[in-house]
Amino acid sequence: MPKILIRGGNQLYGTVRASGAKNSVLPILAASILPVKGDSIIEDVPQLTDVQIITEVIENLGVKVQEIRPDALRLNAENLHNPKAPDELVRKMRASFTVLGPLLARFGQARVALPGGCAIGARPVDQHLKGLQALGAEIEVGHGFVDAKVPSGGLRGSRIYFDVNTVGGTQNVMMAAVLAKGQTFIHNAAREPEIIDLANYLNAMGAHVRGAGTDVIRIEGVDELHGANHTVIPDRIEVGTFLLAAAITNGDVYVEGAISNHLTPLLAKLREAGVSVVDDVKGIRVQGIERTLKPIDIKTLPYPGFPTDLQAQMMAFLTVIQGNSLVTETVFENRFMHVSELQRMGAEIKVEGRTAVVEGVPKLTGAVVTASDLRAGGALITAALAAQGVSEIHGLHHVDRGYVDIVGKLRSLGADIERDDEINTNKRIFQVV
Ligand SMILES: CC(=O)N[C@H]1[C@@H](OP(=O)(O)OP(=O)(O)OC[C@H]2O[C@@H](n3ccc(=O)[nH]c3=O)[C@H](O)[C@@H]2O)O[C@H](CO)[C@@H](O)[C@@H]1O
Ligand SMILES: C=C(OP(=O)(O)O)C(=O)O
Repeated sequence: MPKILIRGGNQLYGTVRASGAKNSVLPILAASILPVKGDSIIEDVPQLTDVQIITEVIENLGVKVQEIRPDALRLNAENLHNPKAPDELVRKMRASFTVLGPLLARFGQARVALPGGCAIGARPVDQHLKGLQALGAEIEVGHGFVDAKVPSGGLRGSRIYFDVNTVGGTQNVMMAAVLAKGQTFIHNAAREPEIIDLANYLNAMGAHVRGAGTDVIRIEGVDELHGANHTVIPDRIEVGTFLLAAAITNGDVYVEGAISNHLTPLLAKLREAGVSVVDDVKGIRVQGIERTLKPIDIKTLPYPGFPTDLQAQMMAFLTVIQGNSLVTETVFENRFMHVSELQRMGAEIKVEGRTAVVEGVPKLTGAVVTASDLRAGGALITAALAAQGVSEIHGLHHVDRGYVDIVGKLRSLGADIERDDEINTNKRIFQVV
């Protein structure tokens, strides 16, 4: 089995560039189904297995995808022909469920497999379906599939109130509402930067989406969309992982391209712990200093709260700060799978319900550990960079979903890290046409 080997203890130094955001590019590639004419060019596409999967999904539906550079794709949906998303691919990756909204808008019908849960929680899609039904879609759920169709007359703008703050649900409804007749108001909408990025791409294609980034999104439907050029925002979770890796090794790392406004809660919490963080218009720097760090409490929340996708990596950092820190997870019901692996490395953590009590230890020790999900992988790598001795990290298929060449990037910062499989992490995942 492939694994990453890390000999901990090196302080990280230097500059690393942020990749495009996984959680932005996935819905953006789903949205590329929408335009009836013209090419879209999407820049800063991260080379990730999740991106490969969504690319295969949209190609299967009839979108023509060409790689024009390793991180840029040209997309054309003029010959879209298939309203049924391939279920083996949808099952592989939850985010492919966001093709449901655009497929409905473009075809008037869609069949998409239910994405199911994953290691971090049950992750239902009831709010996605409620939102699409409010726009007039008739939806049947059965045998593991969602079958949806639009009655004659098409989708109609509506007022939608989400009972749960949902990123994917907000995206699915936005992508359907842009082609609905009349106005749609999405109340209690998700406010993540990735929602704004999607709105910007939709608007560049001719849509009228206003209020993205606030909790009420207003959409005026248009008759059709055209292709457009768009550059994906930097990945705030990758950035956060590098900042935490710098902090845990007491290193000095500048993450180029990082947008500090997207990471306000992380930067505030790092500063509260005593870490020196400097941000400017081009990036964010964590600067190692001789200072005893303080324990802190964090609670995950929808944006602009502390991101659940950085909870595990933050916990790894807290394991070596003397005193007790509390980590409360409120977004997903089962996102503490990394705890037992961090314990293997010598961390002292007790889980009580949705809160983990982390009692800092002077040193972690290298161990053989397995990532149960993507950010658990980020946490184990973060911990291993500071641990005494060698750690062996398994479960790399999770890591490859969301971190572009993490081994190469950390090595460039001075980490003693290698990957022992045949995979060339820089390999091109798209066909050059
Ligand atoms: C590809 C992508 O962008 N993934 C992100 C997205 O996932 P995703 O869009 O799946 O997450 P949601 O925001 O929808 O989920 C938030 C919470 O709402 C619940 N829920 C969601 C939808 C629904 O119909 N019913 C319901 O109860 C979920 O189970 C979860 O407890 O946002 C999460 C929360 O920031 C992040 O961790 C993921 O990295
Ligand atoms: C949970 C995550 O992603 P997904 O929603 O794609 O599973 C993540 O990026 O941490």
